[in-house]
Amino acid sequence: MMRSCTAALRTLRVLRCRLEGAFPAARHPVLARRWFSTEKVIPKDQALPNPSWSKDLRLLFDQFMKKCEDGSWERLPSYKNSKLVKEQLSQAQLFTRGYEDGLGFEYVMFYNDDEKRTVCLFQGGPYLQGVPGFLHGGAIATMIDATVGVCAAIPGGIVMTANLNINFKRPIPLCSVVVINSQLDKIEGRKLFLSCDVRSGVDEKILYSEATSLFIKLDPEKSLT
Ligand SMILES: CCCCCCCCCCCCCCCC(=O)SCCNC(=O)CCNC(=O)[C@H](O)C(C)(C)COP(=O)(O)OP(=O)(O)OC[C@H]1O[C@@H](n2cnc3c(N)ncnc32)[C@H](O)[C@@H]1OP(=O)(O)O
Repeated sequence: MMRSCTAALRTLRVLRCRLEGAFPAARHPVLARRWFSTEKVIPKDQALPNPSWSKDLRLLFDQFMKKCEDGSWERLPSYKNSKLVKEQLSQAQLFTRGYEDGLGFEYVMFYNDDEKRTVCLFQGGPYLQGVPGFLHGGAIATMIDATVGVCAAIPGGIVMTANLNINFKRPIPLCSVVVINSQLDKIEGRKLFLSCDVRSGVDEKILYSEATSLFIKLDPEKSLT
């Protein structure tokens, strides 16, 4: 009896280690509950105003919503991105959407199909600080990549960033609002070339950053690993 209990405990311990190795989230009590729960997750559209949005972000949002009325622009809901996420990773999400309201990346994107342009209205919160008082360059790069990524993915399908060049011209104050304006410049086979600039919100007077990027449409014949 004693021996079979010890063996059962050992088996349980081995199984737990294997589970934690395969799914690191299993080590985290909250994540483990979510990953292994059978509850259906209802996606929330995070590309809509919430109380953390500043007056400027709301103003720009309203202006773009007006532009959507004639159908030239379209607001992109945040949960549509989950189209690209495989079923077994249904708890995975774009990391920019993992923060509580106002602390990290607050943004909404709009797409213009005729002009092949994506505009992102972005307010970077206090958890994205680099040099005190200013946004971290990695956070800016992330939002540039996400904006040009959407601009490439809508016409191109499943694409990945192969190259991203950014010139940081002025530091972006934390919690301010910027407009990231990106466009598809050309397509050559599987290669999509895009450019983008980041300007101060509302007046667009300050040019904060400029970027160019190359996205590659994935070849279904090739493995990613
Ligand atoms: C309705 C709304 C729906 C919206 C829904 C949208 C949701 C969507 C949201 C996405 C928003 C987040 C956007 C994040 C995007 C990432 O964060 S992606 C992550 C970072 N990137 C990576 O990890 C990529 C790593 N690299 C790779 O896996 C591979 O190098 C690549 C990029 C897949 C290319 O590999 P490959 O398919 O084998 O291509 P390969 O044959 O080597 O090259 C093809 C051509 O490209 C050229 N090339 C390749 N790499 C380079 C390079 N770095 N420089 C110059 N040329 C290059 C080659 O020379 C070749 O040229 P040609 O000879 O044809 O003229």
